[in-house]
Amino acid sequence: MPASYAYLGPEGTFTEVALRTLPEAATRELIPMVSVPATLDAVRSGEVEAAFVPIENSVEGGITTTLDELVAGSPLMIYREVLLSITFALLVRPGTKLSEIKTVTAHPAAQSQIRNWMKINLPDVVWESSASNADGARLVQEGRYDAAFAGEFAAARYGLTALETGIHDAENAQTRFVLVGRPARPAAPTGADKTSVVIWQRDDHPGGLRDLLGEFAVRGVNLMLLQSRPTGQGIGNYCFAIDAEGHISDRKVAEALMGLRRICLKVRYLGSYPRADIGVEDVRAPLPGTSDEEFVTAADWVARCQDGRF
Ligand SMILES: O=C(O)C(=O)Cc1ccccc1
Repeated sequence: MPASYAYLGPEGTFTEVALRTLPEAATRELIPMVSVPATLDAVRSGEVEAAFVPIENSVEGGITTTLDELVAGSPLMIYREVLLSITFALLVRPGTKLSEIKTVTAHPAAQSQIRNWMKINLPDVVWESSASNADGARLVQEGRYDAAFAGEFAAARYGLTALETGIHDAENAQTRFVLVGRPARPAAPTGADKTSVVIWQRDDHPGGLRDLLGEFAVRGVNLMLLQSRPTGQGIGNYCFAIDAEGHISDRKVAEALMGLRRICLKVRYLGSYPRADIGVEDVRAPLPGTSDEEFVTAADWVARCQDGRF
């Protein structure tokens, strides 16, 4: 197995900064890729051991390219997540003044985090999307755009200067990144874990979504993300990406997934992995009747009833 991780590049992305916070990244070769699909393709083809990509933003929501890539194609699995607080710098070629900026670029997910700042400070400037924030900085270096919103750390890498730093519309904006690999046994539960799935409904009926959510609700499983994505098979045809609190080895999570498997057309398991937002000490206590012990006791009782030993 090649000891390398692919990540959304080029060098100087927030993705690279987030990846370098993982201790295991220090022992891997880190390979920048040009796009999220290219990053995930590298792990699908076996070229790299795992891929690191942005998946969710606290201001913009899901990073749709990443979700769509995980939903389709050969199955992949999330091994780890990282949260990174994000503020942007406005990077220009040395000497450029704010009043000279006519065009600006960044990753689409950056736009919702700097929109108000742009309205006030760069009202007539043309915005164009780039493959990543560092790629925007690279394009400014090449002279294709006048300015890029990117991490301040990208300035040195691309010979640019920061006209402004700390740009953010929302306080505490965070981006969530995931380390994705090929299907494997999930890491052992830590006590503060998350489970990700994608589900496709069997048919369209009143209360269909409530039925799906009910599988979690009745077992006391809290949800952390619900994102609908079009299946591409007609207007109104959606699948749902769901993050639930807990690990697939927790009885209540396993039973919720079994419930979904019974009532859905398809369920794609995307992994169980440690939460980056809180530690074990902050995990809420299970609702009455939903602890592992209570599930086991109830299952034993049914077995005894079936056996005539009640
Ligand atoms: O990692 C980057 O630099 C990216 O381009 C992805 C991204 C986009 C917006 C906020 C954080 C990360």
